[in-house]
Amino acid sequence: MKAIGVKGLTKRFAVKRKEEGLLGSMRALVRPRYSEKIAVHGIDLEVERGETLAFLGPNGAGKSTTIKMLTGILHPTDGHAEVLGYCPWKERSRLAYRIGSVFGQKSQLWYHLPPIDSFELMSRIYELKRSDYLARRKELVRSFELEPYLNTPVRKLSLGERMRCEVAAAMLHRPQILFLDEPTIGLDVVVKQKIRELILQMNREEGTTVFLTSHDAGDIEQLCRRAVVINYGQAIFDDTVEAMKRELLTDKMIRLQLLEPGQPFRFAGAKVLEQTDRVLQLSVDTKRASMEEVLAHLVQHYRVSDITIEDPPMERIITHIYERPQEGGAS
Ligand SMILES: Nc1ncnc2c1ncn2[C@@H]1O[C@H](COP(=O)(O)OP(=O)(O)OP(=O)(O)O)[C@@H](O)[C@H]1O
Repeated sequence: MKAIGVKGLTKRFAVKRKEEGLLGSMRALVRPRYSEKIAVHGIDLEVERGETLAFLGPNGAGKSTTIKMLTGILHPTDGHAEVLGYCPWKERSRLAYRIGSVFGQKSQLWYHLPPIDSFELMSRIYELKRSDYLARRKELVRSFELEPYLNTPVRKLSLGERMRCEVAAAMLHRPQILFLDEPTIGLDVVVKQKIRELILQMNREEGTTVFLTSHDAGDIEQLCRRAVVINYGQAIFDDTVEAMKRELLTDKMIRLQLLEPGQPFRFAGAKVLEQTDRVLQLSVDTKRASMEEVLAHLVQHYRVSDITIEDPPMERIITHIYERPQEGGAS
């Protein structure tokens, strides 16, 4: 069943043109001139219920603008979207009962209130049955380990503590879709990991659809099965995260721990990244050299105590997608 359907979704902003000099500034005050900025350029997208989607793109690609349209915060200039059967910008309040959102850069909790008061207010806003709310709150407080912070005003919490409360708050009303815009930005690895686990658990146990934007490779790899990459407001890649890695990740890294110094390494299709008496690190272009042959060559010519094979980091793959020549698509 479809969770999100988007057709030709477009957002153009009118941006005031800055005119030079004092006279220009005064003229702009009286008669401002505008130019057009295309933030989202006719996106088509379908997301099934229960999917975990990474919505990726470089800075300014139009990710947040798309999320804002899908959650009803912004009206599009053109195009159509349906989220759980609702038109987000026309039926925003009805949709709000069924979706949750987390904006890593912006708190949704009341800044001067402790999280427990925000939860309480939200339970009223979402008209939750008292017993359901209390049971859900108990479950989230336990999973996110929120007990020590529940009664501290949000302004006094650390970023990691606050973000755990933010995600818990977004889950309070058991939303069918979670929109996550950079949910782990600025967090340490332990908190990141915790948040990812809980989001995944919710996807697994409650079938929650996850729509994520993130620049964090770990978020993408651990949370999402599908990746859509947009650039200049248009989708330029749509496949599984696995396929994205397989297709674009044609080089592998091999790191050898050596028992004794070896000869200088040479093999067509493999590049030395580091070679010392005890370490040999290589990057293998698997389109030019088979891993089997490279490994056979290594064990034949070197005395190896340990070997690790790794994929390059996700950032490299995404950068690679942005840098691929595109057909059209410019703002
Ligand atoms: N209110 C606005 N008025 C004018 N231009 C805007 C407005 N909001 C966004 N834009 C522009 O639209 C483009 C897309 O912005 P958006 O915030 O959607 O990008 P993003 O992909 O989320 O980027 P980032 O990864 O940096 O968060 C940018 O060029 C931005 O400057």
